[in-house]
Amino acid sequence: MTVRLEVRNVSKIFKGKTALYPLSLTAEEGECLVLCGGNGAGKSTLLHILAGISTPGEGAVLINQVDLQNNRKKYVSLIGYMPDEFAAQETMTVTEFLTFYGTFRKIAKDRVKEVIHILGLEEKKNELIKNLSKGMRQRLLFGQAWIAEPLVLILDEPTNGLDPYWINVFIDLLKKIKMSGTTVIFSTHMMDVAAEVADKIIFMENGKQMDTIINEHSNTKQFMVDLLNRYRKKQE
Ligand SMILES: Nc1ncnc2c1ncn2[C@@H]1O[C@H](COP(=O)(O)OP(=O)(O)OP(=O)(O)O)[C@@H](O)[C@H]1O
Repeated sequence: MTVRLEVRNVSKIFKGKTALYPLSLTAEEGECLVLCGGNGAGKSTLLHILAGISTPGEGAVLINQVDLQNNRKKYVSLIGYMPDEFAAQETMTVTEFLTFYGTFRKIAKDRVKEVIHILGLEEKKNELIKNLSKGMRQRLLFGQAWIAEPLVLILDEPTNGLDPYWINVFIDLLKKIKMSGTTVIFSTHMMDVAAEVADKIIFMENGKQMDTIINEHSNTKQFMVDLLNRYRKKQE
């Protein structure tokens, strides 16, 4: 397999305080990397850099050898990014919002309808975003990131606010998305979600990459128990 995403010694300092120490990682086609770690560990800081919305102090990010700093336009066309909350566009309807994002990426004619269907938002398709529940907003935000089927999906706490039914739908969907060759990187505090879909779990703490665990997907329950134990030890 060829390397799809490459992060080389990326770091970030805010007002003299290091939020992210030099961090390197790679992800292959169809691979899923999950970032775990406590509040303030640096997960969102790293995802913001990968999404091109924050400039690293040092280091480089590449997708299929396309360097974010040297060829931003091309790089951005290869990713889909789901932020951890809605910043604006609250006065658009569900359909308008997805059409807006899809139009940039020249998606197929029926793709908006398909995404609305898969994400269970048909009943709300003409509803304003500000009137959606938290979980519905999360599904819509995910839909906007995924609508053009990018090479790399970058998701910030995607299961936050989802009910158990939709967490399971999300897990199944991510497995299919991986099978199609998309590389996925996301942050979560849900160890069971990480255990189900991650190929590698990266533990972060105080801006540092503490540990990388390979998930063999052989015994998810046992893996989760081991994971929680390791995670607790890291927290001590
Ligand atoms: N814009 C900013 N200005 C100053 N400090 C920031 C900024 N953004 C993040 N930080 C700091 O960087 C550190 C890492 O924050 P980050 O949001 O990356 O953590 P996180 O792992 O995503 O946490 P959480 O699980 O709470 O979402 C924190 O100490 C945070 O206060």
